[in-house]
Amino acid sequence: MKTIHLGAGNIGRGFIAPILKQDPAIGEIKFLDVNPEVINLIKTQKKYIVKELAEKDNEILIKNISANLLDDILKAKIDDYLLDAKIITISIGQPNLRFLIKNFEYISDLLIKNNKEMLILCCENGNRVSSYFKKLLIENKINVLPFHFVDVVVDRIVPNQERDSLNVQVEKYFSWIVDEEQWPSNFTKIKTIVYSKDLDSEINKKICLLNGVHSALSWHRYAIDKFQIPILQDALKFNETKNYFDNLTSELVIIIAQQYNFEIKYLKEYISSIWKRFNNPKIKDEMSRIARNPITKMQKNERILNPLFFAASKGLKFEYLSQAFNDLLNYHFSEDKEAVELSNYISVHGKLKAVLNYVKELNNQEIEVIKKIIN
Ligand SMILES: NC(=O)c1ccc[n+]([C@@H]2O[C@H](COP(=O)([O-])OP(=O)(O)OC[C@H]3O[C@@H](n4cnc5c(N)ncnc54)[C@H](O)[C@@H]3O)[C@@H](O)[C@H]2O)c1
Ligand SMILES: O=P(O)(O)OC[C@@H](O)[C@@H](O)[C@H](O)[C@H](O)CO
Repeated sequence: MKTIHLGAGNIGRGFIAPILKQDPAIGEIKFLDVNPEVINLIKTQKKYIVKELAEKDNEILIKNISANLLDDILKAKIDDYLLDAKIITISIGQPNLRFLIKNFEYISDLLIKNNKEMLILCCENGNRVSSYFKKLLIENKINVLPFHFVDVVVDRIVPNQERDSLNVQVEKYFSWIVDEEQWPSNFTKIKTIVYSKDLDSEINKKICLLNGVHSALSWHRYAIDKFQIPILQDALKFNETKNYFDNLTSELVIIIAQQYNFEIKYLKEYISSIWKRFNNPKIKDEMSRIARNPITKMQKNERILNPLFFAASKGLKFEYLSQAFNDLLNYHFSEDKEAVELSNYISVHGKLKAVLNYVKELNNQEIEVIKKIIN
């Protein structure tokens, strides 16, 4: 089976491709990206190595791959491939999905003309991002009939890589879970994916406990030293930062257990595994990667405000989540476009107006909570 992956970056090359390739039914993978350098490298080298970093490293050769620039879709250069492919996976960062509208209009027309259909899996960190992408296409008047949108939760830490090589270093751990009910019966299941009937719990467990804590740690460290210690694994050696991790996760475990019906003991074990993964001595994860895109991450269905509002509504403690939200608002890193936009807005209008401007669909109760926690 041919597939297409949009976004030939860390997660595309280091997670999606090797996991798809573990299923013998998967044939060629075509990468599409807006970055000509990575596309040219794939075109010339036609293979690369994924190195899993663990006590004993493991190398996986990825071959039978091809690549095109994203806009080759609009130039009708890959029509035949699009008509053969059954699945499009995407990992370009949720804020970039809006740039794909024209391409999906083209793909939709092509599939309709040829009476074909296709699965779309947005492998992004966020809440039901494939469904969000469907909504975005519909709002832009794209006919989504030929597409089946399947929500997913993906988990593997893939740090930023050397820019001049296709090879990727990743942690050994991975998990890829999809919504079983959205997977159409006429599409063969991929063997290396897990199918769940309760995806919302899985998404929020991972987004709040792993990504939420990850981002909170990075914004916290920015508040302390503006990333003078740029690597997470080095920052975690400080007792102060370990204490922050412990306090934040103790608070979150109680919230997530109640919100998504998990056993506390199970979540505590999950947190221990996350601490080990964050401390993998072979991985050098840049804090600026983990902290990226604060406007995307401050939304109410995202990693901080979702558990914070739940805690506020149930009378649970949310002291460290409040601190995380304040650290987010104070995150002014000049190389992050969203951080710059947010901090510019805050410097003119103040924090409360910034939250009201950027966080979509806040109700009155939530606004009152925000007023209390902003400092
Ligand atoms: N890295 C991880 O540990 C990890 C783990 C799980 C999920 N994710 C998800 O994957 C996303 C991407 O993360 P990453 O670490 O791979 O980032 P990355 O920057 O390494 O890769 C993103 C790629 O997308 C490309 N891109 C950007 N805009 C595009 C567009 N409009 N069309 C086509 N390609 C475009 C970029 O050129 C880049 O090659 C994250 O935002 C997150 O949602 C990442
Ligand atoms: O990719 P983001 O920006 O949503 O979040 C940064 C990290 O928390 C994230 O990439 C993790 O490394 C990954 O989600 C682990 O599965």
